[in-house]
Amino acid sequence: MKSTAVFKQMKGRQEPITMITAYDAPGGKAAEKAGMDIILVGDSAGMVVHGYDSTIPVTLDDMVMHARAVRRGAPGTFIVVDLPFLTYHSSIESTFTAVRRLMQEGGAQAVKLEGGDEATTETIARLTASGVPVTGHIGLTPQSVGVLGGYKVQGKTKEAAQRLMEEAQGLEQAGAFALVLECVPGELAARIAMHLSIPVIGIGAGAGIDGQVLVFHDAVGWGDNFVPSFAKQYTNVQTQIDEALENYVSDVKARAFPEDRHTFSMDASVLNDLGRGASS
Ligand SMILES: Nc1nc(=O)c2c([nH]1)NC[C@@H]1CN(c3ccc(C(=O)N[C@@H](CCC(=O)O)C(=O)O)cc3)CN21
Ligand SMILES: CC(C)C(=O)C(=O)O
Ligand SMILES: [Mg+2]
Repeated sequence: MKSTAVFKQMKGRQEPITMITAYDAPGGKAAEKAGMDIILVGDSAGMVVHGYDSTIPVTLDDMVMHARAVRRGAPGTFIVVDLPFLTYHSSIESTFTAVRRLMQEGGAQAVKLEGGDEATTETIARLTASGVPVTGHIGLTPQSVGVLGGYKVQGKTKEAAQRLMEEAQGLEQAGAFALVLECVPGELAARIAMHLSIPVIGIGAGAGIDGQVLVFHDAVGWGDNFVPSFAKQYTNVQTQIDEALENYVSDVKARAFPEDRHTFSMDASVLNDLGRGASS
């Protein structure tokens, strides 16, 4: 399994870091098989798996369950798990409890927290000082969708861009081992990555950074959800699923399934005995 030190070395030798989300054992297994550097058990689970229209309803119990499943499927891959909405804001004690559960019960190597404000940066400093590897996440932070007013590109004005650069630096100083940058102009993301010694992993942040992350369901075209313009669909499994289920329905209606090869049988003698027994 790779380590936080390896990710920093990869940045040093300009080897791109690959990350994808996963929410269950088969997803984790597929990611590990493909040689993914890092798996993110993202709270995007709320949207692509649970059918919510934001990540706000996702609970700590949900994330623990997803993490455990992914860990079983990907025993040898570095796993980062999202701390869900409002589980790292009310007190440092409750933050530690949430992190402990994700690492001890979920099997996470690291956690990810959204935000680069002073309070979140201080929380990250406390966690890293206690031995918790932390990934930061700034730019579009979906848990703040209500305040941001929608899922929009961030850092387009001079003030917003400067704030993101300062937040990124603050997170590095707080001890974060990596930073996710979501939905920011490519030029700004590249500049942030250049000024940091920790790897910057982007989603909708262009190619000029240290790594990329995609949501599993976007990458494989699973589900009828909206797919952000920055995502690349490498295949479309939904059309295959739709076709398969339509064929199943029509097979059963036409009595074309199950066939003999899908059906168990028993010895004729047993059947004969059974017949006599039942009739006598
Ligand atoms: N399926 C999925 N993919 C994701 O990448 C993703 C999630 N869900 N859920 C959690 C967050 C939310 N994300 C989102 C969701 C929507 C947009 C979006 O509507 N983007 C517009 C650009 C808006 C603008 O122009 O300002 C787009 O066209 O991509 C972006 C990121 C990224 N994350
Ligand atoms: C989009 C990524 C970075 C994420 O936080 C998630 O999948 O929840
Ligand atoms: Mg997330």
